[in-house]
Amino acid sequence: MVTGASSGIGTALARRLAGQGYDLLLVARRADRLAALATELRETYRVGVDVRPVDLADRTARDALATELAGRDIAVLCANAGFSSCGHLRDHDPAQLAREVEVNVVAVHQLATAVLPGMLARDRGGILVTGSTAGEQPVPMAATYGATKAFLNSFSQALHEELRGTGVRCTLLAPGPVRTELYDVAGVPGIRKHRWLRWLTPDQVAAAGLAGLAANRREVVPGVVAKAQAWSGRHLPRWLLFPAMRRSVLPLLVPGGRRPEPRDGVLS
Ligand SMILES: NC(=O)C1=CN([C@@H]2O[C@H](COP(=O)(O)OP(=O)(O)OC[C@H]3O[C@@H](n4cnc5c(N)ncnc54)[C@H](OP(=O)(O)O)[C@@H]3O)[C@@H](O)[C@H]2O)C=CC1
Ligand SMILES: N[C@@H](C=O)C(=O)O
Repeated sequence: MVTGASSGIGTALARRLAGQGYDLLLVARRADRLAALATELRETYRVGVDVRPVDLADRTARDALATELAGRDIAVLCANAGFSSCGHLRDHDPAQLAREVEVNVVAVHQLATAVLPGMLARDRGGILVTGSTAGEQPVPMAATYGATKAFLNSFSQALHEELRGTGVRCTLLAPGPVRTELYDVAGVPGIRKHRWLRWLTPDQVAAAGLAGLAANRREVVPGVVAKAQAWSGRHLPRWLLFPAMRRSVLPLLVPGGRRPEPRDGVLS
């Protein structure tokens, strides 16, 4: 099962799992994209593919999906769907920020806890959680996103440790910059032209994540930039880290390509 399968890393995860012969259950909101991917995977890999067009921010729809999952033999859950708000917290619709928490945190938690009892009863299964290097530190201009990813990074590594000695595994996939639609949704598409961020492709990240899960690794941080982000996020004192971010990445997180205002305390 792959959430966020209609785009980016989720599509790449689905293609790789289908290539390994898994039947798939694909989840996202955009039914047309899920249907097209399902057709492609059935024809290319001869696997069974079901789609569930579900808004993971919708509690009722999510409950129904979790109930279905609890009753099925799920071999691998890729809890991958997510999105980011970028820009000042004060400029965002609080309802949309709440949806970000629902999708990035509550849905992952609910789906993981739904599949876990069955996996443990069968003593086999894998959960791959797409967190982020953004979860290794507070992220000004993406405050809600960074906090949601901090939850996932913590939760998945703790679960990995709890599952030691069982046939069930959990791996954190914590990417850095990946060339996907995430930045369009966040309103900062221009960030992708900055080549110094050494953008990985969704397939590189999916391959690393699935290899890490197969090897029962606690975490996978693919690529040199992600490793640098994770290291600095964990180890640099905030008085050193935040000024460095002000000079590098924070101006790229201003939606609409606006230049930061001169009196913007976070950016100048
Ligand atoms: N791109 C990057 O640099 C990084 C990405 N990540 C994480 O990777 C994961 C995948 O993102 P990525 O592939 O980059 O971005 P994309 O925007 O390409 O894909 C996001 C996926 O999440 C799905 N999604 C978003 N909101 C909902 C919702 N309410 N209900 C159901 N599905 C939803 C989207 O489907 P739909 O719109 O059809 O619902 C889409 O399939 C995310 O968790 C992201 O935080 C982590 C680190 C870096
Ligand atoms: N890791 C972040 C980018 O580098 C993200 O989650 O978008």
